[in-house]
Amino acid sequence: MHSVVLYTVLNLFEGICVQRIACELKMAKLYTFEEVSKHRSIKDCWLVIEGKVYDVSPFMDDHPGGDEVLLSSSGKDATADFEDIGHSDSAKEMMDKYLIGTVDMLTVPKKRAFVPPQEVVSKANKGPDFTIRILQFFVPLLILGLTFVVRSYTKEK
Ligand code: HEM
Repeated sequence: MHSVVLYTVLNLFEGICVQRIACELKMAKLYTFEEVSKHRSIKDCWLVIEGKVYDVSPFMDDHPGGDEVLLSSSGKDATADFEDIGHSDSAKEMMDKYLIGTVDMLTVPKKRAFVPPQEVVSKANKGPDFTIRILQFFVPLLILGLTFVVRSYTKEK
């Protein structure tokens, strides 16, 4: 019974607590997300992948995907970016070389679904529809006007 309770509690706090305990035992340095985000340049670039912090500064020039992708993955949780590429096992093994610690997951901003700015949405909806409506209204008027002008001109003659 006790072990079931202990197992449940451990599962509940898995990740955050295990990470904190490891850091308390000086097994890994614990960084806040704010600290990690200070390192966002070509010469000094840190990444957060699966709760771990990597200083990839020495790897910038040699990264097969280029330095710009690494830089654009800094300052956020880069786990999805890293996984979406489908990095090989040898790439994953290589990561240990750049591991400098873990990030306090409580300080990492939650992921938000992309919501396009309201302005863009309303512009997109208005764009072509609006122009077509204007044309539908004015073109018949224009034709009618032209007909009258031509008629009155030919009558006078
Ligand atoms: C410590 C972190 C990283 C390491 C050690 C690493 C390593 C590598 C390696 C060895 C490759 C060659 C292909 C392979 O073996 O899979 C590669 C390719 C690539 N990586 Fe990374 N990478 C890291 C992080 C990232 C991140 C965060 C991104 C962001 C999107 C990224 C994007 C790419 C891209 C676009 C390629 C080229 C894929 C291709 O052309 O097929 N990498 N990386």
